[in-house]
Amino acid sequence: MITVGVLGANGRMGSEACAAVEGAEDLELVARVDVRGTERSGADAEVTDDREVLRGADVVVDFTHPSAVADNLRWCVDAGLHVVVGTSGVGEDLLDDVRGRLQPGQAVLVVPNFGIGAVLMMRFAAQAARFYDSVEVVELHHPRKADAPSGTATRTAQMIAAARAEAGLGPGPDATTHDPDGARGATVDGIPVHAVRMAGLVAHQEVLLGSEGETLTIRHDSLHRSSFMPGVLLACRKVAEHPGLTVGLDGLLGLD
Ligand SMILES: NC(=O)C1=CN([C@@H]2O[C@H](COP(=O)(O)OP(=O)(O)OC[C@H]3O[C@@H](n4cnc5c(N)ncnc54)[C@H](OP(=O)(O)O)[C@@H]3O)[C@@H](O)[C@H]2O)C=CC1
Ligand SMILES: O=C(O)C1=N[C@H](C(=O)O)C[C@H](O)C1
Repeated sequence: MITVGVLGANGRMGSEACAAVEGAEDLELVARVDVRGTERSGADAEVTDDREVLRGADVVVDFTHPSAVADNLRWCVDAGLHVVVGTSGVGEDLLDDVRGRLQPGQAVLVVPNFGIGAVLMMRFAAQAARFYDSVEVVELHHPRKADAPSGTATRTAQMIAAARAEAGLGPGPDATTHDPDGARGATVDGIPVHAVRMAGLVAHQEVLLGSEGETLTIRHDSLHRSSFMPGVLLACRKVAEHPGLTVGLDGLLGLD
């Protein structure tokens, strides 16, 4: 039995993750932590705002907020816990800091997207990137999302940029010289990234690739947060077998 604690347990993802862990025969949910404790969850007296309860877990899963994840992650690592980070906004500086704090045998897994299709979409995009002149990423999410661009879009752009650099390719052609309102979007590692926030959406992404006379569109849609749960459970089960810092679910899926 692997014991699991969830940070952000009252949230959209945290509550779904708690239910998924509770439904798994080989996992035991031993701690639910949320910044407001029981205030938001009402009758659910198991939720606390005290991270100390996490010390009883083998693995802690974080689904909180980009502004909270660094402090939570450092706390968990310093407590010697294995950590699965689902929260977006984990940058290179934090990854470097975490690497330096890890004890031998301790594992931290940072997963930009737990959806199997999303993992494949990122890999397909990186594979295709060297064959096209132009590549742009469009991410589309529910309007309650706190950050833009999404962690998935950032990771995708990084993977595309690395693949293009390896192939000796630079940015795509673009004659824009006047864009006072930023309509061309953000750039991540030189790759244009556009963010849409729209009621009715959950989590979606398109990678658009183009060359003279043809385009290729790679699209993934998470239509419900249940789509992330097989990946979350896999991460809880396998994280301890991957000591050190790992980014992405690829290795756990046998894709590396
Ligand atoms: N990797 C993946 O596959 C996925 C990642 N995500 C990411 O997960 C994160 C959470 O998303 P979502 O569930 O939609 O967000 P929600 O806002 O629904 O949930 C976050 C929860 O965390 C709580 N919280 C905030 N700060 C802390 C803290 N310091 N300690 C404990 N709890 C805290 C919030 O409380 P309060 O609201 O009171 O502030 C809220 O209850 C985002 O970064 C999102 O991008 C989402 C989907 C999939
Ligand atoms: O906030 C969300 O909803 C999601 N966040 C993650 C991200 O930032 O990429 C994963 C998925 O896109 C859903």
